[in-house]
Amino acid sequence: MSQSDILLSAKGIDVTYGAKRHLFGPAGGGIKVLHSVDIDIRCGETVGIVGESGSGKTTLGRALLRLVDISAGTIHFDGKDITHMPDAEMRPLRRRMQMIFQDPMASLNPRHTIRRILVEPLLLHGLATNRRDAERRVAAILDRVTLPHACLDRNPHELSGGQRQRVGIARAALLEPDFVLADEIVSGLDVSTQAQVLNLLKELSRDLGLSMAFISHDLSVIRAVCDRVYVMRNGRVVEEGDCERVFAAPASSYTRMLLDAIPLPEIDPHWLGRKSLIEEASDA
Ligand SMILES: Nc1ncnc2c1ncn2[C@@H]1O[C@H](COP(=O)(O)OP(=O)(O)OP(=O)(O)O)[C@@H](O)[C@H]1O
Repeated sequence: MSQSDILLSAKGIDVTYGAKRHLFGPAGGGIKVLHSVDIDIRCGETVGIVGESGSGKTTLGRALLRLVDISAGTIHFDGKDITHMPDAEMRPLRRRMQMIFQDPMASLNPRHTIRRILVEPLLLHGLATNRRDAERRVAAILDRVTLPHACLDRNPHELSGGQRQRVGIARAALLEPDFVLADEIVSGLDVSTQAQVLNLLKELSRDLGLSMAFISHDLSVIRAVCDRVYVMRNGRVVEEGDCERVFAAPASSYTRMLLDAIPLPEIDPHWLGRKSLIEEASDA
């Protein structure tokens, strides 16, 4: 893999929660939850991060976005060393690194309309020249994620779980990111809605040339969307490789155990069609 292909790269990442900061000398104590983790995400690829609960997937994702402190290692984004980059310098990069959350109810302000949730970030980041321009972009993305425009005047709790997740995707996509971290974004949805949301993400990442890290404990979800996969256990990467290879011939006994434990495929390929998305939009 050539260096120029890599958008986001972390080397030797350690994360320790609850370490006490000392005025002089290194921080001490706490619980180390990531142990020398290496991960590379190439331009335009979707990388899965899979592992059982507590294996460190979310912590790794948040470390990549510089949302948790790391105690060792380096992080590079688009060729820049962001490991210790000050907040002011990070700000313009933050727009380019978006996150979609497991529970959109927690990440979408319950008191704001969907219109406000989508329009404000565009104005804040200077991506729209004025409110009219912002509204035009929002209307276009709603069509893209097949959300009815009537949603604009509703609050998050007035939408279905799948619709809320599409608002989260629309909000991230509107900011024209290069990288999106999606953390367990379909685990609260029924299987057909899961497939619709995954399908949409696949299309968007292909059309926008996005790189994605897709965190899930569900191997069938990883297999449906990812090019490569990292398997984590107890804060370490135990296996990494192309999805097809890892699923067909896992090298690690732990991956084999995970594969044996989970019935595949959970997602009926029938649902990975466009028709049901459009039907749902016209029903709403
Ligand atoms: N803010 C925190 N403070 C202290 N410990 C934490 C914190 N967040 C996570 N941990 C611990 O770090 C370890 C890894 O957690 P993490 O959430 O990264 O795992 P995960 O693989 O994403 O789990 P899950 O699939 O259950 O979300 C766990 O032992 C967890 O209890």
